[in-house]
Parts: sequence; structure tokens; C-alpha cells
Amino acid sequence: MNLTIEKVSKSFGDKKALRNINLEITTGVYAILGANGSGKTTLMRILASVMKPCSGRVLLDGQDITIMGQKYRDVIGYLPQHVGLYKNFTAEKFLLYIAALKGISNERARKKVNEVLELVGLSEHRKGRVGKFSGGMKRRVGIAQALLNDPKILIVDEPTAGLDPKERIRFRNLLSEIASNRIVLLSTHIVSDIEYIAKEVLILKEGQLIQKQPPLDLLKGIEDKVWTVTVSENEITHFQSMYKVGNITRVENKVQLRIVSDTKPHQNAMNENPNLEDLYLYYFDEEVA
Ligand SMILES: Nc1ncnc2c1ncn2[C@@H]1O[C@H](COP(=O)(O)OP(=O)(O)OP(=O)(O)O)[C@@H](O)[C@H]1O
Repeated sequence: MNLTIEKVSKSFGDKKALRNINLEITTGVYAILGANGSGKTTLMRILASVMKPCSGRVLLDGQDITIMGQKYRDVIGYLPQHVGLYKNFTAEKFLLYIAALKGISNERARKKVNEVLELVGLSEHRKGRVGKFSGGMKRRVGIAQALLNDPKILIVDEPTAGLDPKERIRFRNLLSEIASNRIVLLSTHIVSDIEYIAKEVLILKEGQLIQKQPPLDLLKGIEDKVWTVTVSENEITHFQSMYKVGNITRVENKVQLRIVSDTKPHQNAMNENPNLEDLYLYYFDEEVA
């Protein structure tokens, strides 16, 4: 299976949300990493075929998805950032309802609902009201509904936003399992999401795809750019104005700054092994989520 994005651009008025995106993806988890407003949702909506690009096209195994139409939508599972769940429905009833909307026959729907509830670990809670579920459980119901039609491509927008760390880990593992024979595309600005499960990380910045590499290769790319510098309290502002400063650790009466910089920020600076927070800082120069 091969999803190809060819010269895709999208504008809203004079706002260029996506600029000439070219990309080829196969099975596995792909993480789209970008700051707020970088174009992640726009790209996901185009891939989910709920929005059309202004120019360029998307191909599944060589076929244009706009020409495939319903045939393409049949192989897509999409979980938008904000999904409306019917709070008074039980998980099972909600999924049966969505299955009916998707045109799945009654008999098959019952089988599929059992299957997806099992997969997302909610079998025991099938009779529980969705409105009473935790954030993580609601996200899992969201994934379950996106899996009802056995999609070859699963697209999830900011899947772990608002989840606690335990729920986040569980959710990541679930996506990883799902991706064994599917394309899973997830967007995130939470770096720890991509650390373990992403086959490749796509970095979007101001609508442009600026990197596409496995997480470890991305880290290698900034190997000689991460430093710690020990300074006194009154020097912090100076370094913050000159460099991208991450963690600030106070040790006795000194302060240790973690800095991401192409050049050595100070003669006493020590080179450090990069992590994904450094990577985010390097590309986005923002507070790490
Ligand atoms: N329907 C729309 N009308 C006008 N502008 C839009 C529309 N959708 C997106 N944009 C703009 O396009 C840019 C990209 O938005 P998009 O939602 O794709 O970014 P994002 O990376 O998903 O951000 P976030 O993490 O905040 O969801 C932003 O500047 C946004 O304001």
C-alpha cells in the first residue's frame, strides 16, 4: 500500500496553510509534528478526503483519491481533533449507531463492534455510558468508531491531547498495534508521542514539509547542536536572548542551561546527547509541550 502526496497546496484566502507538500508513505505510524497553525489539521483533512487541496493531488496505489471517491472513503478511518460522542449512549450502542451510518449491515456491525471494542480494550465497558468515560476511554471510543470499516489508512488528529501520561502510553501502544498492517498518520505537538512508535516523523513548519526521517535519524541531525552551559543567575536573560534555551536547572548557586545552537554558545559549553525536546526546540523555538 502506498499513499502519495503530490505537490499539494492549500490556501484560505491569502493564508497559505500548505505549500507544495510532496510525500510518500507506506504501512506504519507516521507522526506529523508541528507547532500550532503549521498545517497539520489541514493536511489530515485532505488525506481524510473531507477537504480538497487548491492544487496537487493524493494517490492511493497510483489512483487519484478524488476519482476513487467513495472507494477511497471506504478504506479511510478518521478521528478528528474534536469528535462528538453521544454522551447518553453506551459504548456499544454508539458504535452500532456509527456502524449503521457507515452502511454496515446489522449482523456484520455486531461482529465488528465486538472486534473493535476488544482491540481498544473497552469490552468490559461496553455497557458503560460514554459521557461517564475518562478522556482516554473517550479517545479509544473515537478510535473504535474509526476502525469499524476496517480502514487501511487511519488518520488521527492530536490523539493524545488532554490525556494523562498513563492513558497516553496506552493509546500510543494501541496505535502501534493497529499500524502493523495499516498506515497510521497522527498529528501531534507532543514530542513524547513520537518517541517510541513513529516510523517516520514529518515536520511541518508554516505549511512546508521540512523534514521526513525516522526519529533516531532526526536526532542524529542535531547531535552536535545541544549544549549545557553553567552560568550565574544574572546571565540567564543574556543567553535567552541569544540562544534557544530549553531546561534551566539550578545547581547550588549556579544555573545550568540546556541550549540548542549550531555554534558553541560559550567556551565552557559541554556537548550533550540530543533528545526529542531539543529537536522540537531546534525546529520550532517554542516551549516544549
Ligand atoms: N477553514 C479555515 N479558514 C481560514 N483559515 C484556516 C482554516 N483552516 C485553517 N486555517 C489556517 O491555516 C493555518 C493552518 O491551520 P491548521 O489547523 O491546519 O494547523 P494545525 O497545525 O493543525 O494547528 P493546531 O495544532 O492549532 O490545530 C492556520 O494559520 C489556520 O489559521
